[in-house]
Amino acid sequence: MRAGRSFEDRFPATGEVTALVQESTADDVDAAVTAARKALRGPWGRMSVPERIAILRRIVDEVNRRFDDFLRAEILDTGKPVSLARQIDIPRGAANFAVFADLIATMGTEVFQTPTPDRADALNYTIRVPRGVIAVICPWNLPLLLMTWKVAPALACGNTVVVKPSEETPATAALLGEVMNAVGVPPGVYNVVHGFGPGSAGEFLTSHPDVDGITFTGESVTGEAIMRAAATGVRPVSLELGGKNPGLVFDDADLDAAVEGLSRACFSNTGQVCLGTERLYVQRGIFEAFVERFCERAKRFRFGDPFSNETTLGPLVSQVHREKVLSFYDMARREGATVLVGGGVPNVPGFVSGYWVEPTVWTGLPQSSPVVSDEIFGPCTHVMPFDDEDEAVALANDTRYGLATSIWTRDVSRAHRVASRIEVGVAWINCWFLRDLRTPFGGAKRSGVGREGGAHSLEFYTELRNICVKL
Ligand SMILES: NC(=O)c1ccc[n+]([C@@H]2O[C@H](COP(=O)([O-])OP(=O)(O)OC[C@H]3O[C@@H](n4cnc5c(N)ncnc54)[C@H](O)[C@@H]3O)[C@@H](O)[C@H]2O)c1
Ligand SMILES: N/C(=C\C=C\C=O)C(=O)O
Repeated sequence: MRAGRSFEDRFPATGEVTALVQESTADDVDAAVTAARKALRGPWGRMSVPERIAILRRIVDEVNRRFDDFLRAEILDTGKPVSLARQIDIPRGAANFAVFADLIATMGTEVFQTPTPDRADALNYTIRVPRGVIAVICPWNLPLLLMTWKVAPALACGNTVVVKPSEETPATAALLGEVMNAVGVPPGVYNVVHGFGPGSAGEFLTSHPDVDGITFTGESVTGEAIMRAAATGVRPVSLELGGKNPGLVFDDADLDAAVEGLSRACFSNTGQVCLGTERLYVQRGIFEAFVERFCERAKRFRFGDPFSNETTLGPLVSQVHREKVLSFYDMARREGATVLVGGGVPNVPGFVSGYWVEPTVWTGLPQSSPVVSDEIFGPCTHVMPFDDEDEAVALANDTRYGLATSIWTRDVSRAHRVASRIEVGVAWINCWFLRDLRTPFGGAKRSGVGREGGAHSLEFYTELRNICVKL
């Protein structure tokens, strides 16, 4: 077992070290879980729903009051453009708490009137109780958004949490701790440990016997490891995992909308979005027209200082991830792909040490290529023609993943028909990443276990208890 040591946090646009982070030891993780357990038995566990709602709303206000602090922290950790973090990441850090405060304010349960042999009848009613101490393990692509997507419902339902942010992006989880203290969340309710996965804080947390449930967002292979750890002690898991999401463009689509929407789906956050599109299927009649316009749009992204409003594409999160993405760029070339756009490394004056790659579009590879079947998690996509609806559906479903899709067509019947046939958790029609936080969010197949969002989150963050009373 490693004694606690520090690790470097780097700014992906320059590679500069921005912080040294203390790696949590097994003892640190044990102390966090113990504090979380103790808090359940303290004021937090005795708090009424209205009191919890009031605290959640104070968290919303404090995150918004410290908006610029979260903005700076998130950009230094991820390198994402300020325009993106300001529009998506930080607002969702507050919105996630607001939506679950609203939810628990109105949630009800069920009751049954049960006839009895002596005709005295009985009532069967259900109550929801907190699951207990929840381990929250998060990825590096949308650090605040994805961490609060789990912490908000967990706290709303009366649980306590131990959060392990990604080693790449520790800052906003720590900053949220300052918010919790400022708004009066009792000690031990929100705990943060830092470190890596195997042999570090991640593994210490998922294997800790006093953790009652594990909610995880990350790669599918990591999800398998966490499921194995959760099996000891029979702990439930909620898993939001990887994807290789298809986009389908039919020949009657609004081309402007499809090009703009899919350029976001393929390149936003430098392709580091689980819901992003890495496989494009375009009906043959418009294939050339779409590809020409889509590639022109891909060339218009501007690299640069992530803190500049002019920048529309940032670096990848780390040198290691950049090497992974570039290995797929090399593989595509070796396998004979036609590189329609990009395929290399841009020169970014003033930021030459950043983890940059070009937005890239390929065609000409078979479905069986790892470039078309494996998740790359970069600003790249492979485009392929199809002839008819059945072929499009078959191509889209030819994957072991099942997270998201977007379908572009003006034919309403076809849109709904195709959406119901794609084996995913989330299907968008003529849009992408349009989120209603009350809807079920999650993946099918290797893309996840369970759904979170709105009332669906209650299934993981509470236990149901049925009480029968004879009248
Ligand atoms: N489905 C979704 O909603 C969603 C959202 C965002 C990202 N993702 C996925 O996340 C991946 C990118 O994020 P990443 O590289 O941080 O994923 P990752 O699986 O490498 O790491 C995620 C987190 O798990 C921790 N971890 C790693 N191994 C562990 C282990 N054995 N035990 C406990 N913890 C462990 C890491 O330290 C990190 O905090 C992509 O596959 C992407 O598709 C999915
Ligand atoms: N879970 C969510 C987004 C996931 C993005 C993946 O990178 C969300 O919008 O709630």
